[in-house]
Amino acid sequence: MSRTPFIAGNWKMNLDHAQAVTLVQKLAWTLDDTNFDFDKAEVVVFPPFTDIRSVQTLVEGDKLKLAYGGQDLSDQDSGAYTGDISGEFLNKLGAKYVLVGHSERRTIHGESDAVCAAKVQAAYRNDLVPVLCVGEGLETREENKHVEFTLEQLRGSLDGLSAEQAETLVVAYEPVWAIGTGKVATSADAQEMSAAIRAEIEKLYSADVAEKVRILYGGSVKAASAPEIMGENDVDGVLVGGASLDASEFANIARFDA
Ligand SMILES: O=C(CO)COP(=O)(O)O
Repeated sequence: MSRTPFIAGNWKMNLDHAQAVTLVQKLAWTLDDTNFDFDKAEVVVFPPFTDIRSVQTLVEGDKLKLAYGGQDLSDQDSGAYTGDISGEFLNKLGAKYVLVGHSERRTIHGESDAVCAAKVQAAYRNDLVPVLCVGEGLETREENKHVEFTLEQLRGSLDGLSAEQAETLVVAYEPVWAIGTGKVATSADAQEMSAAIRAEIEKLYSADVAEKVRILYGGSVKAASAPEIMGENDVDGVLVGGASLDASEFANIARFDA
């Protein structure tokens, strides 16, 4: 596979800055102990904003090969936006990636596709690679409208994105019904949607762009389920919630092909 696998841990609103340091240290040791080859897969953590400076200090101080990113960003770069965090700030802290449109942002904070599209642009303006999250709820899946729904979200959230920007994009398919529920979509479900997303990107841009975009699956991924999911042709990585809070479980997910 020409696309480098992307193993991401979304900590959500868990772990303070001191706990973050402990987890990142343990993760780095665990991967080192098993001679993990960082050229074979990118390992990325998404801590809460208040942890990022501590994670940066550790990663830079110990020259760890882990990358990190923000869980969200403002669509604005600075100004009177109380409580928001600018992509500029994340970039300054050495963040490489940023999640955009996670289902918890879309539902709890009512983020629309248009808001997500503006955030994707804010990410690129600040040299951050967006990890755009899309995915349907249970009702949509039961009505068998999941592909149509997710592709519409994708198109809406990519509005205004150039082909050049799209080349580095990461998309995460996270069916809402599989998040934190223990219900994992089957690897065939993950492949079906990833292939549909890739075909849509080809339609919007080109086969060349579609070949480069990395597509992740997220929703109750564990070390036991990761290898099968990662074995699917169009799945290039996983976005892990709960299991990423346990260093050895997350390290084992990263070692999916060991
Ligand atoms: O939302 C997720 C990652 O962004 C998935 O969370 P869980 O792995 O806890 O289901």
